[in-house]
Amino acid sequence: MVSSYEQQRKELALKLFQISAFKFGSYTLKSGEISPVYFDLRVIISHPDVMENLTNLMLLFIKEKEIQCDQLCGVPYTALPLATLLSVKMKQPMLIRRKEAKTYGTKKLIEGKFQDQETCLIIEDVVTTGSSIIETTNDLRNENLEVEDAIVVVDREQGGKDNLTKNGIRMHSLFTLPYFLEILKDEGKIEDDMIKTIKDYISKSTEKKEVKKSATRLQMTFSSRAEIAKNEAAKELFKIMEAKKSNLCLAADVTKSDEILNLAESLGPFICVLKTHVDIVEDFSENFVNSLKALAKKHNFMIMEDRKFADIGNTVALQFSKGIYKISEWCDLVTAHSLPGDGLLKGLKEVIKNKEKIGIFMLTEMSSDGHLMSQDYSNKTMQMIANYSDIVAGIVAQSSQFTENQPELIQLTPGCKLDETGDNLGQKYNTPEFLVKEKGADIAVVGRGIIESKNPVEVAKTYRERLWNSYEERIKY
Ligand SMILES: O=c1ccn([C@@H]2O[C@H](COP(=O)(O)O)[C@@H](O)[C@H]2O)c(=O)[nH]1
Repeated sequence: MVSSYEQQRKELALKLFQISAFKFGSYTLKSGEISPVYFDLRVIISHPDVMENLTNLMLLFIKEKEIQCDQLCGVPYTALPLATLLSVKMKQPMLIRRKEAKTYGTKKLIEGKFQDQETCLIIEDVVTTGSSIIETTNDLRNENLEVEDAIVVVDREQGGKDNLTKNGIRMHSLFTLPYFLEILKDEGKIEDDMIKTIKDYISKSTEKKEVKKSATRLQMTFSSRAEIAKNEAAKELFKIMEAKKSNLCLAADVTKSDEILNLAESLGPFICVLKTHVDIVEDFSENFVNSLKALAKKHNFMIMEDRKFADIGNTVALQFSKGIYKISEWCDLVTAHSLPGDGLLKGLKEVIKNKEKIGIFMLTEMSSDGHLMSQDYSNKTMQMIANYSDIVAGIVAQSSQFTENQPELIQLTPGCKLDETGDNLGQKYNTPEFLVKEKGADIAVVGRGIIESKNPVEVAKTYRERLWNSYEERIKY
């Protein structure tokens, strides 16, 4: 079986070369990089014999590696016919991922019948960085499908496998670029000079990717971070962000409960978190929190109470669960200072242990001018958090340094405005692009920039778009 597989693989490699599925010369890739080798597997649809041989080889491979799945999904477009043939031969259903959601009818991104937690095997033609597989995986995972394996026809061996591993996907390849070079060399179909040019090119581009590897959190997708989040509320928040394509938190700093509810109703579709300061609400009532919870459910956002607890453990436990506000009964997320020491976290944990999902955001730095949170204070806050990873969802910070190697934590960054002016009470603002790309914000908090604008809905849409685009640019490698 192994020798038949090897023989078929070699014959197919030569056939792919013969039909110009890969060529040598000078080509500009999707990333803008100039490459001496170019793969164009789209040509296979004109060669049914190659399609059949390729599918058979994939089948042998799947059997050999004992890869199990409930569904198949080809990355659009070249891998679609391969996934279709495999689906027929394996008698296994397949899914199709649309590149854009439909704007009418069901607005679905994934076509086909499936159930929660079913496993989906991804099929792709060529992998360079793995970004197309990651995009497809994100959309599948957003639909509660499990993605663990991807089979690709060609791995160019330029970092794609590592990127996929970081995103929890095992990549298996039928061919690699070095394999093609070897076979063509044996058959005398490629010059030594060309082999050297290609090898030099691969090692240079791999070196570049090694340098970029350091800032892991900033390059990871929210859905891959959902997989590794240790706090349940953080896990859910990452999923909401990815599903709604929003990393905008609205600071609903208004003093009447109706005003907050109106903001929640009109801006709810565009935000991932609505942040309250419940002690500024003049007409607080149980009805108000029930209505707010209902709107959070309707529009799929989380409620954060920006309480900034800062007292001994016993007191914060009481402040969190008792009094008029009974915060722990309605918030999903809450903020706290580390100033009093970890007794505060123990106190909050006592309350949280009886709840379903609550995440704490610890303040490491503030956005206001002249705050006293020194580098040492912030570092010690991070050390404190390390022992409470089950209840801490993230940090409130102004720089990416603290969570660079902790992608399971969410960085929430206040001080965001379309123009960069401050207020006259010490608040400092940055643009959405600067906050996400330079300061490492996962979520940006916007208050007055939206609620004091003439058209809060349109302005919120602008913030959401600019923040999300910045995140998408940030994760590109
Ligand atoms: O460092 C911090 C921590 C929290 N905040 C809160 O964010 C909003 C910002 O409102 P804007 O109107 O956008 O200035 C507000 O609720 C603060 O309490 C912060 O600004 N800085």
